[in-house]
Amino acid sequence: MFEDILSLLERGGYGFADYKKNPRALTSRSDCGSLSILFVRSTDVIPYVEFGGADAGVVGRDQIEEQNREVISPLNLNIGYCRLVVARPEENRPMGEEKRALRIATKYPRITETHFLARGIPVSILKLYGSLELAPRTGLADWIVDLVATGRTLRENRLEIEEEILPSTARFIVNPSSWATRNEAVRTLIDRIRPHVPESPVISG
Ligand SMILES: Nc1ncnc2c1ncn2[C@@H]1O[C@H](COP(=O)(O)OP(=O)(O)OP(=O)(O)O)[C@@H](O)[C@H]1O
Ligand SMILES: O=P(O)(O)OC[C@H]1O[C@H](OP(=O)(O)OP(=O)(O)O)[C@H](O)[C@@H]1O
Repeated sequence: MFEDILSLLERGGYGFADYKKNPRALTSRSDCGSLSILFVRSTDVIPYVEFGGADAGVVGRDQIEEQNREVISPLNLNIGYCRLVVARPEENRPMGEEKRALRIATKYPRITETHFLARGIPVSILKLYGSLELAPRTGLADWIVDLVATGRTLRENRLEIEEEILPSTARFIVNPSSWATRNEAVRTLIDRIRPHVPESPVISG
C-alpha cells in the first residue's frame, strides 16, 4: 500500500527524492519542502494522528474500526482494497455444527468479538500478529479472521472464506486540532491528491 500512497502524493505534486535515496530513513521531506512524512507501522498511524505526532495520516478502514477511535476521515483513497473475512479450512464443517466454542485466531480481536457476539456464536479469541493462516494448520485455532486481497494466501493454505465482515480501503485521516488550526494546509493537500484517487477500490501490489 505504501508505494500506492507515495504514487498518489507524487501525482499530487509532492515528490520524495530524498526517500528514494535513503529508504531506511523514518522521515522524508517533499522536494517542494511543504510536506514531511513519517513512516510508522500501520497499527501506529492512528495514535500518531490522534495524539498530534502528525497532522494527518493514511490508514486502512480495518484499523479505524478495530481501534475504534474518533478520527476525522475526509477522503477515501480507494487504494489498499481488501476484505476482512472469516476463513476456515476447506475440509472444516460449516458454522453451526461445532460442539464447543470456536477458537478464532486474529489480529482484529475487537471486530471479531463484536461480529460473533452479534450472531450469538460463542468463540474464544486468540490474538496473533501475523501469518494467521498457519493457526488452523497447526491446531492453534479452528478458524481465522484476517485480511484477504487477492485470495492467494488463503488458497495456498487450503482455507476458504466463510463470511465477509468488512471491506476496507485506505483512508486519509486528520487530527481534529490540525483540522481546525491548519485547515487550509490540510485542504490544499487533499485538493491536490483528490483528482488522482482511483474511482473504484484498487488492490495494492
Ligand atoms: N493483502 C493485504 N494484506 C494486509 N494488509 C492489506 C492488504 N491489502 C491492503 N491492506 C491494507 O494495508 C494495511 C496494512 O499495511 P501494511 O502493508 O503497512 O501492513 P503490514 O505489512 O502488515 O505491516 P505491519 O503489520 O508490520 O505494520 C492494512 O491495515 C490494510 O488496510
Ligand atoms: O489475499 P492476499 O493477496 O494473499 O493477501 C492476504 C495476506 O496478506 C496479509 O498478510 P501480510 O502480508 O500483511 O503478512 P502477515 O501474515 O505477517 O500479516 C494478510 O494477513 C494475508 O495473510
